[in-house]
Amino acid sequence: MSDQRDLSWKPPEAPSRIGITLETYILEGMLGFPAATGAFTSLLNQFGLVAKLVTSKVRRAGLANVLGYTGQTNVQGEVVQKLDEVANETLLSVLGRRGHCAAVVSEELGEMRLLCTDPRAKYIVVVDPLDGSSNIDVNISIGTIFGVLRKSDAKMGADPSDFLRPGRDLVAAGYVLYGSSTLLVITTGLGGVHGFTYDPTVGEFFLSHENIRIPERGSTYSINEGHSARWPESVRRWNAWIKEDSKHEGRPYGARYVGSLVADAHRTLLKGGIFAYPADRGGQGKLRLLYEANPFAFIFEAAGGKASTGAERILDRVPRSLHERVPLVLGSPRDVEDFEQFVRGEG
Ligand SMILES: O=P(O)(O)OC[C@H]1O[C@](O)(COP(=O)(O)O)[C@@H](O)[C@@H]1O
Ligand SMILES: [Mg+2]
Ligand SMILES: [Mg+2]
Repeated sequence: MSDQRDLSWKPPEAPSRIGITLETYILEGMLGFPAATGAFTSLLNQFGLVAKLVTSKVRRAGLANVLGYTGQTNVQGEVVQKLDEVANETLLSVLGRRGHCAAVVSEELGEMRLLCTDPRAKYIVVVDPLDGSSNIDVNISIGTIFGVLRKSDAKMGADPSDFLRPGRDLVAAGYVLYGSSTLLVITTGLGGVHGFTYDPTVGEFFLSHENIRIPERGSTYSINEGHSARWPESVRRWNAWIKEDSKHEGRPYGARYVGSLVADAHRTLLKGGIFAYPADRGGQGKLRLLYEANPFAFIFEAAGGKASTGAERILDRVPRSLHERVPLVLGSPRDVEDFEQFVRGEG
């Protein structure tokens, strides 16, 4: 008797969870974190609330008197936009309410801000409340970037040394993109990277991008070429190489640059390719290690990508100060490796 088994049989695919709300996804542990207490799930859900509150301002920016400058200058020497301040205040008030977050380091605050001295507040947060500030007044995509660390020990409150730890110690990271729609992308590093789209008619974030994986290689590069005269020779040689006409090697790559890290990184995460903000010769770079580079490095690695200074893994870098700047290269593993090869002088 011939073997009639149906060899084409495949086990049913895990049902798609597209359409599940962010809250449910987090509460039911689908983000993949072992033995979560209510504190962690509640803290992650607070970022959803912050995103809803900030997006309501962003969507009406021209009407809600949140365009333009406050006249203040922040610790980075940058003029503070009204929306930077609104987003920062919104974050501090939401995170300060539930007692799960002991302290915050924010781009808009010179020092660490203590939120809760209760030793049961186990987590601390790093945040760029409003990213892409130069694009606010011209209605181009902007964002919010966040990362969560566990306090090193169950003490009262927190101190700056709790924040000066390598990015690999993060327990969650994410960003909100205020673009044509509002999207919140989040990961704990364990259960994949997932995107949730905000439906303002319902007031909920719904799963729209499940288990984001970055392609091995892309076809676009993203860098502010206006700075090329200040770049190290190796970066200039990489930039020339990526634009060479070599069809069989998939070059030249297309150039894409929004000037908002969240927008440029998001596109690179979904489509592949490379984003780079290198240091000027002898410089440190522009982007901040704690609340810009580390959260994105954590997200990109969880999605199969790479994040480097050009020479070392971002997540292994031990910060020396709260607002330390770092060269940042994010992208598809093959594309970041090409960049690193040039930095090593092998390109
Ligand atoms: O104008 P440049 O030099 O290209 O810098 C753009 C970069 O600066 C930033 O706007 C800095 O972030 P903030 O807006 O949060 O200060 C990034 O979003 C962006 O990638
Ligand atoms: Mg920023
Ligand atoms: Mg900012």
